[in-house]
Amino acid sequence: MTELFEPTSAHDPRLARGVDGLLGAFNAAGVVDAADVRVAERVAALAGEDDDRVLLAAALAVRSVRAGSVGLDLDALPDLDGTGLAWPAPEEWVPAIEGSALAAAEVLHVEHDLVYLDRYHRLERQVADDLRARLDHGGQLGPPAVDEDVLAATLRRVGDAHLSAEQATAVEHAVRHRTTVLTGGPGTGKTTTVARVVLALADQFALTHQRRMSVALAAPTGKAATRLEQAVEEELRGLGALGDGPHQLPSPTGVTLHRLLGWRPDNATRFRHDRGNRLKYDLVVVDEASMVDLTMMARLLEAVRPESRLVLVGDPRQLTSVGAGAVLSDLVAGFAVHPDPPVVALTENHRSTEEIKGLAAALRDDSPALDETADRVLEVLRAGTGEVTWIETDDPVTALRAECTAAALRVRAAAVADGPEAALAEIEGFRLLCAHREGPYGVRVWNRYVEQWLAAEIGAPLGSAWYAGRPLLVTSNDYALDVYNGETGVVVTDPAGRPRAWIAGAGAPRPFAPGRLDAIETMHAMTIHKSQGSQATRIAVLLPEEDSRLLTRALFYTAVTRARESLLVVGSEAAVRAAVTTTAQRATGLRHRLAPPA
Ligand SMILES: Nc1ncnc2c1ncn2[C@@H]1O[C@H](COP(=O)(O)OP(=O)(O)OP(=O)(O)O)[C@@H](O)[C@H]1O
Repeated sequence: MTELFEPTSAHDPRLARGVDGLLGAFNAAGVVDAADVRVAERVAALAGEDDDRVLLAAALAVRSVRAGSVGLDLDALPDLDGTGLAWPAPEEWVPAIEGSALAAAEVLHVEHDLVYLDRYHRLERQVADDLRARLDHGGQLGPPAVDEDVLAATLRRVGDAHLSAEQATAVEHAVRHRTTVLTGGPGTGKTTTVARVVLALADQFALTHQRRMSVALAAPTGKAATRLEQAVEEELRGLGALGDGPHQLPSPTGVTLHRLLGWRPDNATRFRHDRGNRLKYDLVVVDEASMVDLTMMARLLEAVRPESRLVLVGDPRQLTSVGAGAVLSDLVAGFAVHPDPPVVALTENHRSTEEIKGLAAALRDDSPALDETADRVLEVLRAGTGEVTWIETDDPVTALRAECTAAALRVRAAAVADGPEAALAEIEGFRLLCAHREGPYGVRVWNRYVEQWLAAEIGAPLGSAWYAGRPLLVTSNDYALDVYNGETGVVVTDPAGRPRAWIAGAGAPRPFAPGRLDAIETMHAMTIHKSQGSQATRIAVLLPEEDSRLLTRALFYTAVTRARESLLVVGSEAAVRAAVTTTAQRATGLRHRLAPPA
């Protein structure tokens, strides 16, 4: 649950008018807001429910979903100190919900100590059932046939110095199983391994089929899909595996999950491909799986044919999906004691520098002694010799002005003198990450600051919103323009003096007239949420105040691991401590559903 809100006045839109009883009291205290109350009232009216305590549970379940949980965790209710209210006693509340008209009408379900709305209960059960069915090899299907000689030959072919033992184990797992969950932090070689999995499976496939194996490379965002496509293509080319030959593959194509499943203009949560119209691919790879929410995972699992291979790839320690659920970390936790778990973990970082690896490792510590972990993280931050720097301050403007201005000037100079490719390369050199969108530590304010500093440095106003060197971030998919959420760009003025937005997607960057792009933002600063799946040579992380509700370990870890070569952390010790010691878990039941009964 998120914290309580404080109504600003009697007209605060979060207050529901004309509601009394428990719901009215909990609304007035800022525990549930007007939207939660209205949904609860509506479903209660339909089911003939009149128990106030059950209505409260329904409103809280709606609220929980909005905060990313799949249901209401009755063991983690918000503190009511100072509100004059008390929670209903659990020994009466739970039976009241279980025996309610809303439960009889299957609007609410109580399971695994969670109160679910029906939709999320169904989705979670479906994901667990589909995954278990896949692990059982679909019952009658049996495990996939493996030609050991061919597997050994493939492993020899791809097993050069560029394939570590743990990566080879992952390749072998993917050949022997229909479902593989490949986890690992940044730089652990997930993409490197995926390319070899594709090759190893294609070699097996060629033995029994007259056609080539069909492969879908997918990701939640367009940017991540493009990156996966490019990285796998590069690896396959390096292995001599692209082409028309008998042991070769066509160039893979990366697609968003929405596009893979067949996006429908009439329905945001249903797709063309489902249980009745399965995907035709023999292998489906999904990268950045930590960003996949419960709804999307349910749609994916129902659309993949039971006999097809599925490889989910991601880092379970990164931020969870925007939508409800924590599917990837639930898979890791739920299958931890499975006799033949689908999860294969890569642990060795082959990319980052030692200090960044050290900081990421400190943040990965699962010890329950949170304060000790915070001490260690602070120690690593303080010991930094340049790859990792910490400016301990509550005056971030002074700390960041020079560096942000220099970075913006470099992009501007490249845009003016050298053209889009050079300017885009500069954008990859430095990125300022903020936790928030709004407020003094938010992206909006910091974008404005950098623009002011840039103008001061140039000695002239930037003029148009489409000034040369303005870094851009695409914020939603535009299938018609072939421009995708998460892609970056830059404004460059063409020889006729017109501004053009150059967007870096798959292939070479492409120019667009600004008016054609509607979902676009300035990217001198970027939210940590949006930075998932991307990296920059140097990252500056601006930590918010320690009481920020966004400040969690996953957020800090995600920010830190975006850095390829060097990292600057700006914030107070209290903020670092708050981040490390806040390991907020979303309330989900999937991990319990996947774990075998004790
Ligand atoms: N076994 C290996 N030995 C040496 N270098 C490796 C090995 N595996 C991967 N690398 C290199 O490490 C870097 C990171 O690999 P890769 O991109 O596959 O990791 P990743 O886990 O997909 O990273 P991210 O998710 O952060 O993009 C690449 O430059 C890759 O060539």
